[in-house]
Amino acid sequence: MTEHTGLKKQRVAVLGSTGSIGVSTLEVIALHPDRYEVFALSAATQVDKMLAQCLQFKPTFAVMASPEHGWELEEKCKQNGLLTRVLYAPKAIEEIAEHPQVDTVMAAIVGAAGLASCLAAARAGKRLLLANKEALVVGGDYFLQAVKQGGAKLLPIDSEHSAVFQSLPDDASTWAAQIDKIILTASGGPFRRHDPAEFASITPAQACAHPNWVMGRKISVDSATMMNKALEVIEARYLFGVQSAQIDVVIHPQSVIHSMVQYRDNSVIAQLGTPDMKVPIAYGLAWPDRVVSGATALDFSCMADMTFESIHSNGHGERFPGLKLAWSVLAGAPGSTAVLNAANEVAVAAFLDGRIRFDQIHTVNMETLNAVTPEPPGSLEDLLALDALSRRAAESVAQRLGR
Ligand SMILES: NC(=O)C1=CN([C@@H]2O[C@H](COP(=O)(O)OP(=O)(O)OC[C@H]3O[C@@H](n4cnc5c(N)ncnc54)[C@H](OP(=O)(O)O)[C@@H]3O)[C@@H](O)[C@H]2O)C=CC1
Ligand SMILES: CC(=O)[C@@H](O)[C@H](O)COP(=O)(O)O
Ligand SMILES: [Mn+2]
Repeated sequence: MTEHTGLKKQRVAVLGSTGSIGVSTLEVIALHPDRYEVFALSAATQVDKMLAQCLQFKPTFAVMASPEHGWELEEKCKQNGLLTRVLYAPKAIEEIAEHPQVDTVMAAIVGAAGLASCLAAARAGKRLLLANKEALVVGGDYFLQAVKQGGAKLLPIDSEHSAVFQSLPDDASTWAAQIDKIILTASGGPFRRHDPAEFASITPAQACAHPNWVMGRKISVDSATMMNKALEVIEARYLFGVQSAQIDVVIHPQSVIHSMVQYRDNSVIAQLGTPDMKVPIAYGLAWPDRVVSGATALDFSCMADMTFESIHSNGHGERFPGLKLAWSVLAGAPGSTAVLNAANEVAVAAFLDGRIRFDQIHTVNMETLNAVTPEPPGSLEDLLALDALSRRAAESVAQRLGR
């Protein structure tokens, strides 16, 4: 860390900087030049957006996931007189995640592609801001071990998990004795009132139109199937060390309450706010402090309703069959959460490519879980091999179903 006007400046690496979370992170950082300095950025394909970010934040390193995109960025950086060093290939993302000059890593790559860099940051003892929920769903206990061994500080960015974290006592050793349950709120997505008989004709554009949040395409489709909530139940199990039976989901269409903790005495503590990821991002960056986030404040006088629906009512069980898979994979063989994640990533990509129907996402997930028996993963290589095996199984289901 560098000393600056009495404050210790955090040097930040933003992984997935061109995505929805990456851009919001840079917006928060830009509000606090005295506290944060962008040391490194990483992206996959959006070269011009990355160039604009490099021009604004002048990072020491910029990483693109492939040589082709890296060469293009390198050339454009030179033309613009930038001193930023351009690196490429997935290994380079790990290198910046564990770089000795980095204090904080924002993990905002989408999918299991972010696992290795999360583990690198964890092992190197960074403040690890976890938006990339799939990495924890795949890595599970192995991920937590890396955090422990590296002495990293793992802070949730996912809005629900940030809300839970903000609703818990500071002393984590008291959680087990005090928590009755964690209640994750779910918006119900764009199809909360949709007739399940019409799910077959849902288009990618409809599935990506989330009622409350503007997000990347993959997580938007997950919200529409409620697989996002299934991933979040698994994420909560690992982040907060509770039993899966202690995690509940309630539908709250307004997304004002971001989640809650119910204590042994039946007192419930919740965190509220406008649906804007800059709030949890600012909290993760500044924790245990709080800083201006740039989000708009809630206006209770304009709030018409806060409503709630059971996930077991209104046909939601039939509408969102994937949600219950969270509890079944958590009860299954070690590695089952990685199988489900891989299947879902393949299924969502196939749906977005127009290769399978919306309602077939669940079929791919179920058939892949039935086809793959995981061996307990004990290393990153094991996890990547299980991920690859599950993807192959899911691809073959998707191809068979495909139009
Ligand atoms: N968006 C949100 O509000 C929320 C998101 N999250 C989680 O945060 C993560 C990011 O989501 P979101 O920002 O919406 O996603 P986006 O799709 O908007 O952004 C993904 C980012 O990851 C990069 N990327 C994609 N594939 C690879 C790869 N193989 N290797 C390296 N980088 C890659 C993209 O680069 P490029 O664009 O250059 O191709 C982009 O920078 C997800 O895990 C999501 O579940 C959690 C809570 C809320
Ligand atoms: C912003 C965020 O954290 C998303 O995960 C969001 O919660 C999606 O909303 P639903 O999955 O509840 O529709
Ligand atoms: Mn969320």
